[in-house]
Amino acid sequence: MVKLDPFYLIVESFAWIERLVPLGVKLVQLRIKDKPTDELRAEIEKARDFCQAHECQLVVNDYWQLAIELNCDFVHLGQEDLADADLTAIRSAGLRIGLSTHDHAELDLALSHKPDYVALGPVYPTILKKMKWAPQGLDRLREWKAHIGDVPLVAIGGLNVDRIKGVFDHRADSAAVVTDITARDDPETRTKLWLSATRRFMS
Ligand SMILES: Cc1ncc(COP(=O)(O)OP(=O)(O)O)c(N)n1
Ligand SMILES: Cc1nc(C(=O)O)sc1CCOP(=O)(O)O
Ligand SMILES: [Mg+2]
Repeated sequence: MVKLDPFYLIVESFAWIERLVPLGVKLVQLRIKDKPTDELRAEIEKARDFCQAHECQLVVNDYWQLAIELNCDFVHLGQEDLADADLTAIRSAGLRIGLSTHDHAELDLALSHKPDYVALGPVYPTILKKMKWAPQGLDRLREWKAHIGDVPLVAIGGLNVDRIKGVFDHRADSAAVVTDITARDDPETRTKLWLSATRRFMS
């Protein structure tokens, strides 16, 4: 079973990776929306090389064909992405797969694909994107973990430094974050705070 770093940073460009990964980030997702394929390819390629040089695990969101083409080793897919994704091709290329879940039906479907991690969200309200699910609350994390056993559990949605302890106390293995870092005036200082606040939850 894959071991996930407790701090899971999610960013929308290579520029963010170049800026924050050298601070000590060991798990980062490149989540780019609405860019032409050649730009996506260039961003993923730069992220792959930079993360490799910094011993940081890169997860490519959505673009599984590009992740295969560019020899990346981890993709994240949502339930809508799953409908179009060729999981056999992804696995045959040696990539690991993280899957989103928001309710029991999605969890059952996700587990049927034997994911390398399961994400549950939104744990708290998020301002990043419009979601059709109400915030799940912390107890849901415990419930998910009891169901998924050894599969690592990622908590996502509305997390901030003050909420870190709660998600790990409720059995998350990793805490994913976007705006508590990228929307701050000083993302570097916030990243360092996240790094120090999550270290003690490293398993
Ligand atoms: C770690 C993690 N969890 C959930 C998501 C959301 O994925 P998805 O539902 O496919 O939505 P988009 O991020 O693609 O808008 C994620 N990206 N990462
Ligand atoms: C991209 C995403 N997926 C979610 C899910 O629940 O599947 S919540 C979310 C947004 C996470 O951003 P922030 O840390 O700014 O709330
Ligand atoms: Mg997606």
